[in-house]
Amino acid sequence: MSDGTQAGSQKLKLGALTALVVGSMIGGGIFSLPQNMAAGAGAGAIIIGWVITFFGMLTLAFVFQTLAFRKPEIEGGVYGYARAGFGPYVGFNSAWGYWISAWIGNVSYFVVFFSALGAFDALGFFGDGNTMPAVVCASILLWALHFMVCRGVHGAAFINTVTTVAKLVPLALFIGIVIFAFNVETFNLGFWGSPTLGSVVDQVKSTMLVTVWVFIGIEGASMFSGRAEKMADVGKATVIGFLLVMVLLVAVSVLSMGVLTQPELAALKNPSTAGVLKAAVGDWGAALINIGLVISVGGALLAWTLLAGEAAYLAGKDGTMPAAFGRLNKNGSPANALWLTNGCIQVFLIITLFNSAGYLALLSLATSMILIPYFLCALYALIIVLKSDGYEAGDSKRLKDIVIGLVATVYGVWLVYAAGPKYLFLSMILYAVGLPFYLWARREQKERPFTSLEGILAAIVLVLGAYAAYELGTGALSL
Ligand SMILES: NC(=[NH2+])NCCC[C@H](N)C(=O)O
Repeated sequence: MSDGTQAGSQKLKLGALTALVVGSMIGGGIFSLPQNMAAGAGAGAIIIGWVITFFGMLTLAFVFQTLAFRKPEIEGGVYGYARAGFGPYVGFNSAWGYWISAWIGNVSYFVVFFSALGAFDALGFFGDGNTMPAVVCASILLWALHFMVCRGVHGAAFINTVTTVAKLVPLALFIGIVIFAFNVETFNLGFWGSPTLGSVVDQVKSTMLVTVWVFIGIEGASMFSGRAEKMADVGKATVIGFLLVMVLLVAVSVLSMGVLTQPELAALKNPSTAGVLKAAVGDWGAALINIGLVISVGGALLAWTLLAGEAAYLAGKDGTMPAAFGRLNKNGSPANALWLTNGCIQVFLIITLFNSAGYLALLSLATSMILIPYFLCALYALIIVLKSDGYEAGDSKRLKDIVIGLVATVYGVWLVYAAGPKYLFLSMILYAVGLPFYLWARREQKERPFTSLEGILAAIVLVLGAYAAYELGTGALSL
């Protein structure tokens, strides 16, 4: 973290950076993957979905690598690039969207965390993680974490390395066991799905939000590029982390389809890896996974509390967001940013209670919020290489970078399309709410709020947001 806040001031080496990437990517997503993927797709479509994701995410990882290398002076990771490329209003929205995605993701973590603990409570207090007792306990955990982080978590990078290793153990066991339980006939049954699932393209589309969700965090090393010992390590850590996580994800989702059939998987309670392992080895398998999830999500909750705080803090510090968020307390923690972040989580936890919004709805919203920031990074990488900005004349890497930027940009567009309009539309409400914060920041900077193009963009966001809010109010739209 910049300024040596929170995690002390030692510089991060390759190992720690890789742990950061892997640690922020592996949270709750992978543990629910079998159900989430099978909910709308058969094995064939799931494999196609992973192939698309492999190329798309690999190029996105390369985009972060290229940007770290070509634009080392840009701080703030994801939103810093959007701002450099597309001006302050778009930059603000990228920071805002990223930040909201980070904390809504944490709301989903709380839900799935208590859903996993629910497996051990015989009275069913925690249910699917959004019952009254679950929300009360989640709130207590939230504020405990808040005060811990506000006091300054020195050695957070170290804690992260430990939890990252700890969460790999149950996953490795899962894969090892499921390989033995794998049954080719089960796998082949309904390979191309059933009529209820629709066409193969529809099935593939249905998997796209989930595949992005499980890769969120791939930008983890970029976010902390200011603290890396060597800039080249940021890119290396991103690509190593990507490959490692990719193998785990594909193994977990594809192997599960050889243990239970698609309709059986689709009906599992999340974390669904527990149900798969239970089918393979009995009750202890489910217990193992539920414990693994609690450790994994616990670690990821800490990592994402720091990331969300860091995102708002960096944006506040450079004037993209109001300066108040850029202030550190005496322990070197961005206390204001953390209060705002965790306050928002608290409000959303209460909303999940009344809306009974489950894990899947929350992660879909969190993922939709990050699509635009990711897309803007890809587009920016494409633009700088096309303009030869940051490249020497005759740089032999240019052609490669053009292809990477192009594929990543196309992937970004495809994701927005595949994710479907619903969550994107809902996310406009949250982008519209950001407007006053933007105006506040511009005022502090004594800058004109908008160019005319930015003004038009803001108006569109406002209209769409208001309309979505209206539909949400009438019940025409729900989480
Ligand atoms: N709290 C968050 N914003 N988490 C986003 C990262 C999600 C992570 N890839 C997972 O599968 O769990």
